[in-house]
Amino acid sequence: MTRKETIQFGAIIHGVGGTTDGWRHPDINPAASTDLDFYKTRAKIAEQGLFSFVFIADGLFISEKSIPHFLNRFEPITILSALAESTKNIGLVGTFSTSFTEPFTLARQLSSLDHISSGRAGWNLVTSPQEGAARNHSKKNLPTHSDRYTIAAEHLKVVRGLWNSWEDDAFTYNKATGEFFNPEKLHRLNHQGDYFQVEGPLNIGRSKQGEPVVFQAGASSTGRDFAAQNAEAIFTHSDSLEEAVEFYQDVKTRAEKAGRNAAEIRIFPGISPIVADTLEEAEAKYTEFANLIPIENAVTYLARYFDDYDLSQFDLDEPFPDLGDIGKNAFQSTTDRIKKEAKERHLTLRQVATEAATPKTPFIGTKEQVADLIEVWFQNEAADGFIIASDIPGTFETFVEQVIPLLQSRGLYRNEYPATTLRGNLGLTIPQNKQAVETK
Ligand SMILES: Cc1cc2nc3c(=O)[nH]c(=O)nc-3n(C[C@H](O)[C@H](O)[C@H](O)COP(=O)(O)O)c2cc1C
Repeated sequence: MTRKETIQFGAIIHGVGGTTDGWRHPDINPAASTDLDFYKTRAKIAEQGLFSFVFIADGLFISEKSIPHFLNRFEPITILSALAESTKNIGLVGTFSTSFTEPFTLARQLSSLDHISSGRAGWNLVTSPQEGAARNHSKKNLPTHSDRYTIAAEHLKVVRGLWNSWEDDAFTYNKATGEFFNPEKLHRLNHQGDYFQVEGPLNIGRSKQGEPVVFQAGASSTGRDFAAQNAEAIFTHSDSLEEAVEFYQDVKTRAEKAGRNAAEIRIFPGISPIVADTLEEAEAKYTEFANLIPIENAVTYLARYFDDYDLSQFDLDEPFPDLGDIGKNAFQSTTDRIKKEAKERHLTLRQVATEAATPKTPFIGTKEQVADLIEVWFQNEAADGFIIASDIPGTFETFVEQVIPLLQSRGLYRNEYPATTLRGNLGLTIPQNKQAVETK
């Protein structure tokens, strides 16, 4: 099978990275997570590689057990606004929670970013998995996993409604008559729901791409339904081709069932490719990096998914302990996956912690080997593209310098940006202004 569309890439910019001890690598700046130049440089390299977007993950709670990047990092809208100024074509996607933001404020912030960047903003919608986030937002408890998705659906409906407060030609700016806007093209939302009551209108109009692109990350059955019904792009995690194909097909089937055109949803597994002149060299880079992480820290990292449960009480070399429902209200899809893998593959706690703290990517080897695997995943509809995370120094640059030209030469990747907006570069259409349509 040959697909007619081409592969898309996004780049997660993650400061010192997603591990407990990567910051100790001699070539990593330990202050990278709050270093504007680090973010600018990464975004520029991604833009040279014609990536569709940069991606900022985020969280709303830390403790002494959090990984270094989480302890001291930028808030997404702020860093993306700065990157809007230092880049030209690349999309700017930030993670924001529907459990702990006001739809009015978030709609404004994202819309402002969309205007500042001339149509390049995206929202990675998350429901927030950490109990402590509630305590940082004047709430006693995190809503339950299913309630979080119910809240998310209403939140998103309000945000999208607010984004359509103004029709595209509403601002007439007629100096002669004194008409600044045409009142018939202004739409007040008047939303009265279970969780939000929002009158509107929003105090900013639609952007060049209509509205920011909505991404979603969350992979439980409820999360998949939510994505299928609402998301335009999905950030996911898959360990194998089979798992990725299953996710891709499942979400696209759910989308069709929900009455959507599944071809308009882009699915992006996150991968961390390691490219070198030989497979052995690439393996050595991985091993050098993995060896930075003491097993105690790997166990602490793993515990994060289980509400920071004290896993150090268990023997490292015994079979992975039965943790019951611990973590079920937090990272549900992730804890389910970890428990399933541990059981099926008879893994010990040491093995599970090591794999979680430094997952070994299948995208490792020469540029040809990595490009081949990317091609296989793409052609088998395991992915529409990939979000590249590169914690190991130099791996991002090597990927852009070596793998991108190879994919171009195979006709699998673009030679220039097809558009100036994120929506355009993802091949997504500009949504109609639903509020305008409904009142006509
Ligand atoms: C690939 C992936 C990336 C995620 N990134 C974030 C993030 O940056 N910030 C966040 O608060 N939650 C993030 N999440 C958590 C989800 O938004 C969600 O709260 C959690 O996975 C529980 O939902 P689920 O069981 O449906 O997956 C991510 C989840 C996945 C699977």
